Amino acid sequence: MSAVVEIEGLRKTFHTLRRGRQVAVDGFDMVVEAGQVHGFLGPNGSGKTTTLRALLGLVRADEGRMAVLGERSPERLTRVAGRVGAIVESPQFFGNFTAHRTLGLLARAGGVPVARVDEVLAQVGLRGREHDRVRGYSLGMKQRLAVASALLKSPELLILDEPANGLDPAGIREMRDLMRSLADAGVTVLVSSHILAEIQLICDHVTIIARGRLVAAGRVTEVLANFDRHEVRVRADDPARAAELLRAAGLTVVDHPDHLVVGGVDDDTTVSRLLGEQGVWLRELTPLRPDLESVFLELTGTDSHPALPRQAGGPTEAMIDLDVSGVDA
Ligand SMILES: Nc1ncnc2c1ncn2[C@@H]1O[C@H](COP(=O)(O)OP(=O)(O)OP(=O)(O)O)[C@@H](O)[C@H]1O
Repeated sequence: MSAVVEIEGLRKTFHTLRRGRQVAVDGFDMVVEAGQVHGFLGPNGSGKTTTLRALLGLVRADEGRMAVLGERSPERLTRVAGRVGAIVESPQFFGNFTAHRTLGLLARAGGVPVARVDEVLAQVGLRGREHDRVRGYSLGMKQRLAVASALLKSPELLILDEPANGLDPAGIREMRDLMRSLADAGVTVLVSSHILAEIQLICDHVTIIARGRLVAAGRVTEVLANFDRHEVRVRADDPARAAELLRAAGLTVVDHPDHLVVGGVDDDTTVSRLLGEQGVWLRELTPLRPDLESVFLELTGTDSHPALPRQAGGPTEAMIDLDVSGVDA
């Protein structure tokens, strides 16, 4: 494995007339290895876009060391720019142009063989609609067109900022499948989001940022495992007696109106055996595993509750911005 993105001690402060000095990124570190589908997660305003913009040389960092595909950024970014596709600003397309024409123009401008247009249209699932005008496209189709434009140069690294933003569930599913198929084709994907349920489904690794700082990083399974309190939900025919027996056995028990949450359970059969031996019968025994969303809420301080499993709600997040315009200080 080799790192395709390295960020160390990144710091970026903005100065605005209205709000004065604003620390957007505060000594942040991140490493993305080749072949990963890496989720970059954080609440709104936590510094994700600023980090990605700094990485791509679109905003000047105050401090820190960054490298993309082994080349120092932003100083030597031009050496690897042809191997990186990025969508970090909302792409604007001419509504009167078709996707085919749009991509053809971009291919010619970028010195990419025009034959590549049909390939990327197929990759993002726009074949069959490529001769329709972009103005008639759904948001999801426009976002897939944005991804197609980023894929023209066959990048090794694809960076997508909030690619699911504004998409409906079907659009999110399409975007997820697209990212997966890109990863299967060997593209390293770095995708930022503040919606966790989807990221949990597509990313193998994750970096979590809150208030400009790194709060967790690693394999999704490892980050989740760190928050696993080995809890089970228990319903029994005699809840009071069950709670008493489980506490006496050294387990933690939290009473809820219609169930108990029992912590420190390394083996689920311990609970059924303990209760059964004393004539208390189980109605339910459900392992509670933290999901990424609950971990995220706990880590980023956007939830006062510890990381308990939650029912993943309908995905609401979405996709993409391309581009490389406007460097600000
Ligand atoms: N150009 C700018 N001028 C002033 N402040 C800025 C600028 N860009 C970002 N900020 C501030 O920096 C902080 C981090 O913003 P950033 O857009 O990086 O967060 P984010 O995690 O991408 O959020 P979101 O999910 O809402 O896009 C915010 O407080 C934001 O208001």
